[in-house]
Amino acid sequence: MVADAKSYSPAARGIDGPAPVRMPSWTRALPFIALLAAALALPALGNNYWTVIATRAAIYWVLVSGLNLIVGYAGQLAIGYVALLTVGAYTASVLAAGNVSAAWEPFPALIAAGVAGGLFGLIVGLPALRLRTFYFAMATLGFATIVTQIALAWQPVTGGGIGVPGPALPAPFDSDMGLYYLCLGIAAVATILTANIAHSRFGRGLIAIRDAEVAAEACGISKVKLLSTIFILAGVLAGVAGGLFSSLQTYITPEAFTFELSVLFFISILIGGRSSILGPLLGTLILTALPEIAAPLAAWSNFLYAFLLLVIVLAMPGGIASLLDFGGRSPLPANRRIVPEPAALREVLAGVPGGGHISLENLHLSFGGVKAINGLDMDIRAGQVHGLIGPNGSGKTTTLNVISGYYRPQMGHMQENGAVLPVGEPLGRARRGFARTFQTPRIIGDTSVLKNVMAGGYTRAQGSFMEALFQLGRHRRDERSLRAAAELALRAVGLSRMAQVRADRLQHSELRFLELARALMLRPAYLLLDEPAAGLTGEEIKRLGEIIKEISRCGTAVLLVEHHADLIFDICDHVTVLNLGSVLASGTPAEIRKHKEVVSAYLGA
Ligand SMILES: Nc1ncnc2c1ncn2[C@@H]1O[C@H](COP(=O)(O)OP(=O)(O)OP(=O)(O)O)[C@@H](O)[C@H]1O
Repeated sequence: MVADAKSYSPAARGIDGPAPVRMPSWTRALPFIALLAAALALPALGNNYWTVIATRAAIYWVLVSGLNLIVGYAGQLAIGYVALLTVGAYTASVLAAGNVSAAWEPFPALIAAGVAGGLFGLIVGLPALRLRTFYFAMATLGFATIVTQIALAWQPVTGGGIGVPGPALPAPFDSDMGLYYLCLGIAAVATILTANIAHSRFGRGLIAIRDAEVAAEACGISKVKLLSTIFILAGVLAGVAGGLFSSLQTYITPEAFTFELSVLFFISILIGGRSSILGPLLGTLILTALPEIAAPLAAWSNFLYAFLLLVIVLAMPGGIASLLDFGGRSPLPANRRIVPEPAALREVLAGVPGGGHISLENLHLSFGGVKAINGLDMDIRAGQVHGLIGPNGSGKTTTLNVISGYYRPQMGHMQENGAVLPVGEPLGRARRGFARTFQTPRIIGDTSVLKNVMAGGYTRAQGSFMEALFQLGRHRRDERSLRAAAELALRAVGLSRMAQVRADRLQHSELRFLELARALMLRPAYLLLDEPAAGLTGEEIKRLGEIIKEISRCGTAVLLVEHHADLIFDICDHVTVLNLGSVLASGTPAEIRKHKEVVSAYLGA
C-alpha cells in the first residue's frame, strides 16, 4: 500500500547529501564590471591604434550579443549574419548621404539602421521556423550573398563598387576616442539587454527549444513567436552595429562585408560556449584582437579562427563558458537518495480548478497498416489516477500523444468538460492545463535543475518580452514567483538540493522526478505520465506512487501509462487495458486483476 502523504516526515528535505553552493546573482556581473573598467581605462594608454581596434571589437559585440541569443541560446545556425551588418551600414550611410531623400542626421540614420536590421532580421530568421540546422545555415549565407550583390548592383543608391561615405557623427563623437566611448556605451547597453532576456523566461524558453523542442512545446513555449521576436531583437542590434561600423570605416564598399566577418561572429559564439554571455563576449574580444597581435597572420584569419575552434572543441567542448563554470565541475555526492515531500504538493497545486473531465470516443489512428488506436473509448476524471496498461505496441503512448495534441486521430471525438477538445494542437494544451512527461525524459541539459523546472511555468508568467528586456516590475515579480514555485515543486519531488546542478549531471531516476516537477509548474488540471517509473528502483517507485496519488487528491486528473503492475494496482482508481489499440478491459484495479483475458494476455499467472 502507498503511505498517506500526511504520514510523511516533515523533516525530510529532498535528496540526501550536501547541496551545491549557490552564488548570489550579483556575482554574475563582476567579470562584466571588470571588463568595462578595463575598457574605460584603455584610452589612457595613449595608443590610438588599440583604441580603434577596441572600437571595432565593441561594434562586433553589439552584433554578436544579439546573434548569441540565436546561436548560443536557441541553437540556430545563423552563419551569414554579416548580411545584417551590411543592411545596417548601408541604411545609415545611404540616409545620411542623402541618396534617397534629403540627408538625414547621423543619429536618426543610426536608429533607421536598427529598424532596417530588425525587419531584415525577421526575414533572415523566418526560414529557421521550417528549415533545420545546415539548411538554415545555407539560407543565411545565401541571404548574405544577395545583400552584397544588391549593394553592388544598386549603384544610384549604394554607390555600387565605389561605395558611399559613412555617417559623420557630430562632436564629441567625431574623434577616435569619442566614437570609442559611444560604441562602448552601446555595447554595454546591448550586453545588459541581451543578458536580461537570457536570464528571463524567454531565455529559458530559447534553451528549451534548442535542447528539448517537444518538451518546450508541451510547456506552452511557442517556437514561432519566441524565435521571431529574438530574430527582430538580434536584427536591431546587428543593424545598429552596421551603422556604427560605417561611421568607423568612414567609407563603405561591398568588399568591407566579407565572409571572414561572418565566420568571426559565428565562431566567437562557438568558442565562447553555449548559453553564456561572458564566453561569447570574450570570444569576440579574442578573435578581434588576435590578427592584430600577430599582424602577419591577418591574411590567415579564417585559418586562425578554424584552428582555434578545433583546439577549443577538442580541449574544452563547452567553450570558454565551461572553463569559467567552476561550480559546474564540483563533484556531486554518489549514492544519492530522493526523498520527496508529498505534503508540499497541496501548496504546489493550490488553485488547480478540479472537476476536469476528458472523454475519448471511438478514436482511431493508424500508421500505414498499423492500427495504433482502434476505436478507443476512455474517460479521465479529476481527482483520480487512471492507469493505462497493455503489452508493448498496444497504443498507450499513441493515446497519450493524441490527448496532448501531438497526433491527430483519423476518426473519433475528444471532449474536455463536454466541449470539443481540439486535435493536433500541442502548443495550446499547456494553457488548457495539460501537462505531460515523456517515456524518455526530455530535459534541458545545459541549464540548472531549477531553471528546467522554471521553464515549466512559462505560461504562468504575465510580463511581456519588452518588460523582460528592460527588467520592469511585472517581469521581476514573475521571476520571483516562478522561482518560488519551482523551489516548492523541487521540494515536493525531493530534488531541492540539486536545484543549482546542471540537469545533464543528474542520474536517470532524478531526471524522472525533475520532469514531474516541471510538469507540476503548470498546476495541471490533467497530468499525463508516460512510464514515469521506468528505470527506478523499488524504493523510488514507492515514493513516486505517493507523489502521484497525492497529486490526484489535489484535484488533478492523472493518466498513468505504466508497465509496473504493482504501481498501477497500488495507486490507480481506474485501469484501462489496451491490446492492439483497442480496450481489452476497463474497471477498478480489483476487477482488472481478476480479468481472465488481461491475466492471460498481459499480467501472466
Ligand atoms: N510515429 C509513428 N510512426 C509509425 N508507427 C508508430 C508511430 N508511433 C507509434 N507507432 C506504432 O504504433 C503502435 C503503438 O505504439 P505505441 O508506442 O503507442 O505503443 P505502446 O503501447 O506505448 O508501447 P510501449 O509499451 O512499448 O511503449 C506500435 O506498433 C508502434 O510501432
